[in-house]
Amino acid sequence: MANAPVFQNYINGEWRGSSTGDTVASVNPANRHDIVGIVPNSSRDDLESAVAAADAARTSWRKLAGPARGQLLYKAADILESRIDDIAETMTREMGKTFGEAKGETARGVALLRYYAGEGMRKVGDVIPATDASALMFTTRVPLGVVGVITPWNFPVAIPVWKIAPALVYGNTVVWKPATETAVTAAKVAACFHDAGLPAGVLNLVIGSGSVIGQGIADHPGIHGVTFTGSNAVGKRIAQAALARGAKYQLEMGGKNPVIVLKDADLELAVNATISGGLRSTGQKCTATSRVIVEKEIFPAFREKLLEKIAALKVGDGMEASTWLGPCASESQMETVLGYIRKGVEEGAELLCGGERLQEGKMADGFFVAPTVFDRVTPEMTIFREEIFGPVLALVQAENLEEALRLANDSEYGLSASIFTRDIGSILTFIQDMDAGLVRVNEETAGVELQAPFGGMKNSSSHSREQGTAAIEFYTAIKTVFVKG
Ligand SMILES: NC(=O)C1=CN([C@@H]2O[C@H](COP(=O)(O)OP(=O)(O)OC[C@H]3O[C@@H](n4cnc5c(N)ncnc54)[C@H](OP(=O)(O)O)[C@@H]3O)[C@@H](O)[C@H]2O)C=CC1
Ligand SMILES: O=C(O)CCC(=O)C(=O)O
Repeated sequence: MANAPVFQNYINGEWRGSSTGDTVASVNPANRHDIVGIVPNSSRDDLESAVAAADAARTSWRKLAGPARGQLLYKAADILESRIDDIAETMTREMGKTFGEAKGETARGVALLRYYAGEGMRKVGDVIPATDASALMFTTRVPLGVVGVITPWNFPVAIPVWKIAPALVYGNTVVWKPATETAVTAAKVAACFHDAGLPAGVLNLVIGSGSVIGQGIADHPGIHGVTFTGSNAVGKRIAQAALARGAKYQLEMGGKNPVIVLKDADLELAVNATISGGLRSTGQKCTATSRVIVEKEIFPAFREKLLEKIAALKVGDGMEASTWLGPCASESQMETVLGYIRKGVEEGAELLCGGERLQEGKMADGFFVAPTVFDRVTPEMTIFREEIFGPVLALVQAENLEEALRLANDSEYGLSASIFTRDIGSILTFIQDMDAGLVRVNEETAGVELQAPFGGMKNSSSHSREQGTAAIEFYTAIKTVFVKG
């Protein structure tokens, strides 16, 4: 602890500790003795300073031309790219995903910054014919003002960047509260913006607990829009707080994503995609495959291949090149996952593999759970219904496509879903009848393209979309202009 590096909040263009001096340690989930950094446990006073700085900066930032704001994002992208190894390593040490995945995610952050930098030069309105022939009517867009960004630990670079970059390029200033779990990664991302020359106050980072800083953002009258990714329980509280004071909000929350495998599927492809979609990042993606619904004729062969391939996966520290599956992001996340596994057994599902904490050798100091597969899962079971956010797959047999779709749609969530089949009729039925914001054919459920809208149906989101051309809808308001000469 004594030698651990110290990271600070970034407020009004300066690095500052919490006003109370309070700190917490960010711990490596692959080795609890490895302290990645000491970060502030900020107070409401720190949040007040950040909101005041964002408010003071917002007029001059809004008045800067879009292309000039874009140029600063291009610079931040170049800096992030030049630090990719350090930031990816920090991410792996803070939340456990493998170094390869962390590097891929950081590269996605670079691409996101460049995409939104380009937005600074794109059109923001339309000319609409007025009933008065001598008048000019058009729409333009204005920023919301100060945007509060509350982000989770599972994508500590990509999710913050896909919120912060559009917020900034469309002229908002930002107060960002990252997950405490990945606060060191967040500080390193904020440093890229600072070093790019972003004016003071335009981006502010406040590290602290969800109940103090997160809730403080949701409640703050000086914050005009709140964007959040995380659990449903917290998302709902944020929505209620924002609605109560008339602020705009956007929520991206859980998933219970199904993959449907039909009898004519390419078995190898379907099994590989189920493993990749369900177990990469240790199952800690809102788009992770969680329910595996397989047509009965192909079920035994699918299950055998799945188990054979899962048995070969190497679990370990994400910094080791041979590791395929890292630890859960924290001890509490591991306990949650183990709790769901116990529930699965108690409620009568058949445990085919995994199901336990791994503690051999160096793994004893980390939060590792063996990749787990349950068979004979039924829709009443908790593991069929609730988001687990861990390396757990629930297998269900279906008579045919109709039953598979009924099972797949039997969920409060509707984020992503896939089907594996070669039959065009089945593909079209799936596209039409699957209630999910992201439907994929012969591809895993996870994997979001930054240039396309992303979001869920039902309880998976606030019915809004992020990324691609959808981002402008949240981060701006339309102003209709009527000019009579
Ligand atoms: N959709 C997704 O991508 C994600 C889904 N989840 C789901 O949520 C479960 C729990 O994970 P957890 O990390 O606790 O998720 P949370 O929803 O608690 O955390 C997400 C973010 O919200 C903050 N937060 C926590 N409480 C509040 C609050 N009252 N007001 C405002 N912000 C708050 C957190 O801060 P702090 O870091 O201080 O806790 C973090 O920055 C997971 O098992 C998974 O099912 C989790 C992460 C991402
Ligand atoms: O699948 C992805 O690439 C993104 C998933 C995501 O947004 C999340 O897990 O929160």
